[in-house]
Amino acid sequence: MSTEAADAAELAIRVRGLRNAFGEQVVHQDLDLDVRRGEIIGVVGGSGTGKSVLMRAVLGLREPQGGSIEVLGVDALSDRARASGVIELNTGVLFQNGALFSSLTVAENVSVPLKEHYGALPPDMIHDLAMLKIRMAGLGEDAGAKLPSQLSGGMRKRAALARALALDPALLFLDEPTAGLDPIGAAAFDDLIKTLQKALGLTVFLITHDLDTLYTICDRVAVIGDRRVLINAPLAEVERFDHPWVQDYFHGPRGRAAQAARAKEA
Ligand SMILES: Nc1ncnc2c1ncn2[C@@H]1O[C@H](COP(=O)(O)OP(=O)(O)OP(=O)(O)O)[C@@H](O)[C@H]1O
Repeated sequence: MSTEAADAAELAIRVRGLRNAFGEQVVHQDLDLDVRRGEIIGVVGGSGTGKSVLMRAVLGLREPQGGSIEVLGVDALSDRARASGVIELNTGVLFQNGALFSSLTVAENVSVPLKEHYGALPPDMIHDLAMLKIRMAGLGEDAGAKLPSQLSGGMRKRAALARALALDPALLFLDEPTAGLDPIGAAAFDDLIKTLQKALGLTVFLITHDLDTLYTICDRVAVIGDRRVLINAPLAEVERFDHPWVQDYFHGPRGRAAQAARAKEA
């Protein structure tokens, strides 16, 4: 297994010995994970293996039953980290369902975290910042005044991404960002993530079932299974990993199709 420990300073996220359980059901046991600064890590695993639970624990949205989590060098489980909101200030999250406020316009949605953390700024400056993020997410100016219900699924994802980028985070968490998009929309969204990662130096924690996303934009892939991280390595190494789920996933019909598409592009 190649989760060779990078220097602690190079790590954006460092998880050790994580345990998450719901009553009798143990979701994670002795789970270790390193995410390097500036990389896009794809987090994959069968349904119910605990990808979202892991993301929520790293974000401080749920209390694990054991282990340690460091985010950007800060002990994420400490009272100090919680009280200072340092992790919240440095992370942006795109949840699986987008989770926009339906009664607010896109610009108002993107302004919510700005108002919460930089409430002293004049309203027109907050609006300008929100519009900048909306453009960065690849939406036109006119999207700002629209309600989420007036947007297509792909545009809603972009609006949610604009909100995730509102505070200029160093770390971006994406939970199945291309789910529900058609292949062309999904590829365009992948391109956008890659472009933003390069331009802004973001570290991206990306939960996905989308093999095309893994092949096109991820630097490393972490596979969750048997309650832990089975392997965390570049894709070529993960593909060769001797585990039934990994072999089925990467060498089944969909995996072969994604590999063939990649080979054609290269
Ligand atoms: N709040 C909760 N209460 C009880 N059980 C939970 C809760 N949240 C998650 N679980 C359980 O934890 C397990 C992991 O859930 P999680 O949503 O993290 O899976 P996942 O890997 O993200 O799955 P998928 O790929 O289907 O989205 C599941 O069995 C789920 O039922």
